[in-house]
Amino acid sequence: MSLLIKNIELNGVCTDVLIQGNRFASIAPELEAEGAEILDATGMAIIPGLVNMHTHASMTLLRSYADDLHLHDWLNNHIWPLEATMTEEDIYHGARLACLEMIKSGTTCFADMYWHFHGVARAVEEMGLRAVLSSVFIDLNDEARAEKERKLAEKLYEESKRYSDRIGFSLGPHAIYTVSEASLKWAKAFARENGLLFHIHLSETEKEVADCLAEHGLRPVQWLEKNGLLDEQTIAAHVVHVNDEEIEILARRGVQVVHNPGSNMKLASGSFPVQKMLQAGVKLSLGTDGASSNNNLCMLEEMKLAALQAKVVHGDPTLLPAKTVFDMATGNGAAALGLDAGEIAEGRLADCVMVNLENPRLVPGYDLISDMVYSADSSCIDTVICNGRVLMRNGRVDGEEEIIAEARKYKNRFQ
Ligand SMILES: CSC[C@H]1O[C@@H](n2cnc3c(O)ncnc32)[C@H](O)[C@@H]1O
Ligand SMILES: [Zn+2]
Repeated sequence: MSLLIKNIELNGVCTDVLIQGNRFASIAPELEAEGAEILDATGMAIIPGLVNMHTHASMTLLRSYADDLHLHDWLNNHIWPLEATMTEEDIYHGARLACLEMIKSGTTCFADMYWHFHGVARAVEEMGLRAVLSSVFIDLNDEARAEKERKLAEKLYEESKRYSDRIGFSLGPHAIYTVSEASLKWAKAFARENGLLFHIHLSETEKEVADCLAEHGLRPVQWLEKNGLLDEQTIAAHVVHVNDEEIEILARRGVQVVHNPGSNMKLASGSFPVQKMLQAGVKLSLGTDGASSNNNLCMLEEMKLAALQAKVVHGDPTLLPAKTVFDMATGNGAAALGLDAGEIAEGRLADCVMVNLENPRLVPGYDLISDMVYSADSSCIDTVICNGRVLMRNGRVDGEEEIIAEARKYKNRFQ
């Protein structure tokens, strides 16, 4: 199956792009390909699909359900009691809505952490996105629960192999304050044995740091380092409260740090030390977190938030320029997930977005990357392709009304 995209702007030059199977086969002007489906892209530009490196997709069902709260109050008194009532079917409907929202805003791949793995996996499979999905691990220091969680993770890993290769599996120990030391070590060992990522919330609040210091005499990053839990296969979300020594550890260990500016600001978790992280050479990508702490899954908005927050916090408009934040939202995310994607180049996986250059937000068009970071919104996204398959064309996704109607029913159920 071939797809020939005609007359598209790539890095400011008009070209054709041939996709064969799930990869970019050829990029050159005036290509021909017998039997290929032709997509006329006059007036459009092509960019890599955005990669949302930390989210909880099904939390779309909890959007605007419990707002303006501190993290621990929000989780303990509002979110967790409601999540405890959610079934796999609920999570499927929430994840479908999330996939729809992500496709419409130019995301082709995401790293997720949520309950009921199969509910999310089924939605991703149907919607055509690429994702690395974590099986959640929370034991609250209870050995019986830990044993159950270990068995579940092993089982889900085996079962995850039934899905297409667009869907990857990772370990998802929630955080150091919800998972015991023994379970964290078990999860990391299991991840290493099986070549899997280990995805955790880390140093999100001052309370997390203070509790860790009180319990272990070490800060969270130091404590994870001491326990051998940090490496290039570790995805650490938030990472707001870290000192210079911890930043050096994260860089040295090659940890994949995910910046979540929207959630960090909404929950007032704190300000991500982006300047120090960049200077130290920490691997940085970008994520929205769930739609209950953001409250959307738009990576275009997240790029802008990251750039603006860095500038205002450090009083320096040169910080986190558009190109750096765009790379965080594309190539860096793909690399963190070990994917041969994140760039429009021959041989790479065909995950891309076609942007409508006629949209007023992109005119006059001095610099497309700046426009994508500072000006674009979902209305600029015309076409989304993942793994060589068109998921959205002319701003429309097949079946979108039904997905929205199903998800809307939760307004009554969760009230
Ligand atoms: C166990 S699945 C993931 C778990 O994480 C919760 N969650 C969502 N956002 C955050 C956050 O910013 N910090 C910590 N935990 C968060 C979510 O509700 C799920 O229960
Ligand atoms: Zn999170």
